[in-house]
Amino acid sequence: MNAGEWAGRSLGERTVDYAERDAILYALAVGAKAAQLDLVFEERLRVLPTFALTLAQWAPDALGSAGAFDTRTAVHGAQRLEVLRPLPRSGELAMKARVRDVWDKGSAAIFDVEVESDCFVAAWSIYAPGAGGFGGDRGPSAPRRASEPARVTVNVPTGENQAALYRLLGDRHHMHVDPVAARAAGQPRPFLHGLCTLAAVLFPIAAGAGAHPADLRRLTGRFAGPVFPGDVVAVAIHPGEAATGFEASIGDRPVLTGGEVSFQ
Ligand SMILES: C/C=C/C(=O)SCCNC(=O)CCNC(=O)[C@H](O)C(C)(C)COP(=O)(O)OP(=O)(O)OC[C@H]1O[C@@H](n2cnc3c(N)ncnc32)[C@H](O)[C@@H]1OP(=O)(O)O
Repeated sequence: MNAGEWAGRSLGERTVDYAERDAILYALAVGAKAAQLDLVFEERLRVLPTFALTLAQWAPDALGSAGAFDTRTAVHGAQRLEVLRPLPRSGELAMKARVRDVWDKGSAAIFDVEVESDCFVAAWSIYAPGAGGFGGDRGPSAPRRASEPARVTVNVPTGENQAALYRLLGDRHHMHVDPVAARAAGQPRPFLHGLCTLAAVLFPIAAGAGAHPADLRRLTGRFAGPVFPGDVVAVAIHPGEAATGFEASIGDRPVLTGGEVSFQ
């Protein structure tokens, strides 16, 4: 079966439950501070909307397990999230997923996996080297560059243990913890989950927009290069009318491009 034949396939439905403790651990794993009581203290808890993406990780994982791509070398290429309503502090979340599109980049295929629930709609772009060349459409190219100039650049430090901690929330791909698996994916050492980096950079962006990070409404971004635990990520923020644009780099190496976020 070639990669293009996965387009349109259902990945089924799943109900995932979680406790307040999981939402708090998630907030800490992506960089919430102990002083942010409404993210880390059950008496005041607001759940970060990006936590939903860890609950929905089963969907791209199901596609990999079904044999659509080589899970040792495929990486998370890009992410979209639209928040429809706040996540409850704990409970169950029913989701359904499908392969929305498969793009043929020649040397790679990109699988767009869409997950829907009452609380959010999200899409993962999985970049799968070696799975292209099936004669399909090339699909979208590079993301739009921010139209407004960067007003501020903020450094976001990542922690040496951040990937080891974040993986416990749901994404257990070995490349984030095992040096042998990281090398098989083409990297010199374990690298951070793209969704962890994306959630971490939202804190200064929300602060700059005068918003609470739990008030996230829409988010999109492309993972342009690996982030290694301990790296300091420089986030360039471009405030705009309807949305805030952003990109991030480590030195002169881009790691997040085409970022766009809006809050309620
Ligand atoms: C299971 C894993 C979970 C994770 O969380 S992994 C951690 C997070 N992800 C990462 O760290 C990945 C970081 N990104 C990269 O290392 C690179 O970035 C890629 C390996 C994904 C791609 O790099 P290259 O092979 O050099 O791509 P190109 O030759 O510049 O572009 C080939 C075509 O692919 C499109 N493309 C490139 N990068 C991405 C991306 N990240 N997401 C979606 N599409 C991408 C381009 O536009 C272009 O296509 P067009 O020629 O038609 O324009």
